[in-house]
Order: sequence, then structure tokens, then C-alpha cells
Amino acid sequence: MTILDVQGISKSFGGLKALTNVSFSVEEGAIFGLMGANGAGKTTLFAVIAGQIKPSGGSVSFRNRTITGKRPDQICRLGISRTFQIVRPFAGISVLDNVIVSALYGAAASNSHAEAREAGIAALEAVGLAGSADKLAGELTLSGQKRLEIARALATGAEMLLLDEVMAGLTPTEVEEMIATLSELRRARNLTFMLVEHVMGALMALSDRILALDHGVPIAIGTPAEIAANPDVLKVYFG
Ligand SMILES: Nc1ncnc2c1ncn2[C@@H]1O[C@H](COP(=O)(O)OP(=O)(O)OP(=O)(O)O)[C@@H](O)[C@H]1O
Repeated sequence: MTILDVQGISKSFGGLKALTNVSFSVEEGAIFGLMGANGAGKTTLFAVIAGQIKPSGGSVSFRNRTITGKRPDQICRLGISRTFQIVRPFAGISVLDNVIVSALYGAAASNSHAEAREAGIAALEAVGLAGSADKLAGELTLSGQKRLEIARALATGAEMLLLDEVMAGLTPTEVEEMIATLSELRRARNLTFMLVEHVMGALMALSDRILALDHGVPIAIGTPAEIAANPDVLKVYFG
């Protein structure tokens, strides 16, 4: 079943066309990858889906409901949560308090601090951070902070997570661990993911389907094997 349907999304910043007529749909429980060089429009597309940027044209539906034009907080409460390339946890409070804030805010928002704490602890366990719950968020390594970003998105109760470069800056071992964590998350919680990732091995290993963008224009969509063999993709990447 389709969970997210993106139809004809365009976005211009002045004279710059960041996205041109982008259409695709994501099946519930799938991992959908976005690839493209720097400036291809990947983060802009995430921002359009999450409601931070209004598109110049086109529409986005989540569970058959149009979300274009809704505010980011409304979209978050409907069940879509995104992470950011540059991690920005509340550095001066504990790792656990960071996820409790998300649990009090998101789709599964509860007025009960005890319930939010429980949801927060579950999110930390899901990303392997339970042992760091009492640390200050600012004390985590980069890998820990990337995991905390995912836990914060999870703790909102989101059904769909948009993950923006959660592998960037990680060591090869940490990338392997992150791939295992995301695979397990998807299996255990039946979540749907969109991934923006420059670490190609990880994108290929995790994604069911991938959309390739070139200067905001969709050039290919398909399985990782189809994308790897696509002449237009090869031309953009290897000239
Ligand atoms: N707020 C903005 N104002 C003007 N131009 C913008 C704005 N946001 C993005 N752009 C431009 O839109 C284009 C797409 O940017 P975007 O950040 O979406 O690319 P990206 O594929 O995510 O790149 P990266 O891999 O480097 O994160 C770029 O040319 C960028 O400079």
C-alpha cells in the first residue's frame, strides 16, 4: 500500500530550479533512497515533504491525505519525522530528556511524563543508546549524536522517517552498525524510511527503490541494481 505519494513537485529559489516536476510513491514498510550530487535537491525535497519549504507546484499526500501546505508540526503529528544533516540535539540536557521532549511533542504525544519517558527509553533502546541515557547529549560522539537524531524522530511516534545523511562522517565500522540498526528498526517496527545518503554502499544495501536526481530533475527510479546499471545515472556520476 502506498503511504507517501509525491506528484509533480517543483521548487524554485529565485531563478534556480532546485526541483523540477518530481513524482514518486513510497510503499508502506519500504526504504526509499534518494541519490544525487551536492545541490541535486535532496534536502529541499525532504523539506517540502516535512512542510518546512512550500513547493512552487505539485502535491504531497501521506496516507491518501494531502499534506502540502500544512505546517511542519502538523505533518510531524500526522506521522512524518525528519532528521537533519547537521545534528542539533539539545546539547545541555541528557540524552533521555532529548527523546522525552520528542515523545511529548509528536504523533504519539502524551500528557503523561511517565509514558513519554517509556517511549523515550524504547527509542533509545532501538538505536542502541540506552546505556548513554544519562549523558549530556553534547557529550556523545558524532555516531552517538546521529543515533540520537534517529531516536528523537522515532520517539515522536512517527510511522515514516526521513533520514538526511545519518551515515555522513561515520567510520566504515560505524556505517555497518548503522545499516544493521536501520534494518532491525524497519523489521521490528514496520517503519517506512526515506534516506538521503552519499555513502553509496549503504544506500544500495538498504534501499528497496532509489530515485536519482540531477540538478533537481528526476533522471532514474528503480531498484539499486537498476539504478547502478542506468546509463543516465552512470553519465552523471562518471561522465
Ligand atoms: N533556502 C534556499 N535559498 C536559495 N537556494 C537554496 C535554498 N536551499 C537550497 N538552495 C539551493 O537549491 C539547490 C538544491 O539544494 P539542496 O540542499 O536541496 O541539495 P542537496 O541535494 O541536498 O545537496 P547536498 O548533498 O549538498 O546536501 C542548491 O543549488 C542550493 O544551493
